[in-house]
Amino acid sequence: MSFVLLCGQRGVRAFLGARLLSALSCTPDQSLVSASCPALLPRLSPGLAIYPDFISEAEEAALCGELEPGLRRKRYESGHWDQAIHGFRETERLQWSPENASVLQRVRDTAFPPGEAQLSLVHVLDLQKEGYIKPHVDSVKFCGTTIAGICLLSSSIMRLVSVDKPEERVDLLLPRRCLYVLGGPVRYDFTHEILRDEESVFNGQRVPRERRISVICRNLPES
Ligand SMILES: O=C(O)CCC(=O)C(=O)O
Ligand SMILES: [Fe+2]
Ligand SMILES: [Mn+2]
Repeated sequence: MSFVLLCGQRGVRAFLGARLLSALSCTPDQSLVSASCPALLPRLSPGLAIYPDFISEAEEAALCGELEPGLRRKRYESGHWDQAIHGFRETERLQWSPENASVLQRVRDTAFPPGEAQLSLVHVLDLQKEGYIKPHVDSVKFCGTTIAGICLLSSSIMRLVSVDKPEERVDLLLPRRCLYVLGGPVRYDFTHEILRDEESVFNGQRVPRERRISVICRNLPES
């Protein structure tokens, strides 16, 4: 069962606000969300959003250009059996070129209300082609209500599964250069994962997974 992009949902409209809605390229046939049951979508839409083409090709290249030298010095970690992420290297970054800083400011302005306390360090996760992220809920100790990530170099599928009812499942198609925002019920009540290349199929359509870099902003936990 698939759905038109979340901009059809009133909750998301409220979340996005008028200015951001106009930035959304939503066309009726563009479907980025596929849910195991139709009733899930209205429940999840407050706080969940995908913005296709949030960054331009030039902005993607500039971000990769700034990140690549530091990443190249690290090795991909294959991961312990119990670790959430396989085939990855990661870093956190505070200082950015003015061009990249303005892209990150756009992410923050889009994902968080004005004045929200945010982690100043941006999390950068580089998944190799064979890499993937197993289901997990981000630690409530280190991350607040909202996770906002831009996706560089590859499209991918993010799967959300209800912690209490595993039959409740939503796949998000995250196109290369999109911004996704996980807030509201999906932040705490659903695990999120990034599927490996072999499993990367959305509504019957293969979505080849290449190397993927995500650049993630988070807000701070309360207190
Ligand atoms: O790569 C992503 O988009 C998500 C990463 C993630 O889930 C995490 O670092 O906790
Ligand atoms: Fe996560
Ligand atoms: Mn993490």
